Amino acid sequence: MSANAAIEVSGLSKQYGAKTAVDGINLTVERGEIFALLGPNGAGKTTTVEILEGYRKASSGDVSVLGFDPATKGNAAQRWRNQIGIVLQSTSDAADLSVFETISHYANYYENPRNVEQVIDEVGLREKLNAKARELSGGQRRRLDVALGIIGSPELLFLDEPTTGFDPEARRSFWELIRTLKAEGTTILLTTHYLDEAQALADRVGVINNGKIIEIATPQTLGGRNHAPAKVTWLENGVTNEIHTKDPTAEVLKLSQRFNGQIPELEVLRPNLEEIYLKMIGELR
Ligand SMILES: Nc1ncnc2c1ncn2[C@@H]1O[C@H](COP(=O)(O)OP(=O)(O)OP(=O)(O)O)[C@@H](O)[C@H]1O
Repeated sequence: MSANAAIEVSGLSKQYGAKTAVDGINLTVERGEIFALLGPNGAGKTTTVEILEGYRKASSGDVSVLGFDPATKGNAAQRWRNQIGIVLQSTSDAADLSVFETISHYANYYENPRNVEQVIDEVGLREKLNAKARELSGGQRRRLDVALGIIGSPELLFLDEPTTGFDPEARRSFWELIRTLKAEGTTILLTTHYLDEAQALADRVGVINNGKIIEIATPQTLGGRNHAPAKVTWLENGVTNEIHTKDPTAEVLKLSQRFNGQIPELEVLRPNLEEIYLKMIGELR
């Protein structure tokens, strides 16, 4: 085990009857890293994450989370649980408590909780402080889930599709919160279907399909993205021209000479993470 790893997984598999949901995964998440697990519906993300959280039992393989086997029970497991924060994919049943009461109640479970008032501001629930949890909208409920995930000052935070149901503004402020947590040294394992979210937050992404890891890379280099041809477009004689080139700088220089300066409506585009990801997944089907 690497001294700096927060999560180490080797040969992890999970069978549900005849169905192999996770098929021999190897994965290391370094301390302080934000790692995003991407993959289509049913790829095995939640199963993997819930094994790491200790909620499901692996069929085979070795798993170490903060130096601990999540399948272990007893007092040691309780201490370990104090060091991790979890935002599950499905929200738990909303109680009759207010937002403030719910977060305060959870804060009591931890040795070193974050400041309740600060967390309420960080997740943007100040206006709903006294609202009952069951009266919140879907997106507000999700924010409360995030608040409960971070209230214990976790060393390691699991976020399973955390921003589903968030409006664009709430998503941006959530990203800011995640960056703050990272700056404080929190390790984060995130699953998301939003490729822009992975691009904005993740140090590395892992693509999983049919229970297998296809590639682990930075968002900038996944699927050879950094070497993919760029698309150069410009307007000429009322028509939009388009070329694909590995050397857009040379093309732009040539065009600039031809136009003697300004190139009308020039755009240079490289494939974004979503395009690369969809291509990877598409080629596998
Ligand atoms: N408790 C279960 N019993 C039987 N099969 C299951 C169970 N949980 C998951 N599966 C199956 O295992 C596979 C992986 O499911 P999992 O929930 O891990 O996928 P996922 O990548 O998280 O998908 P999504 O993006 O839809 O959340 C799927 O084919 C699913 O139907």
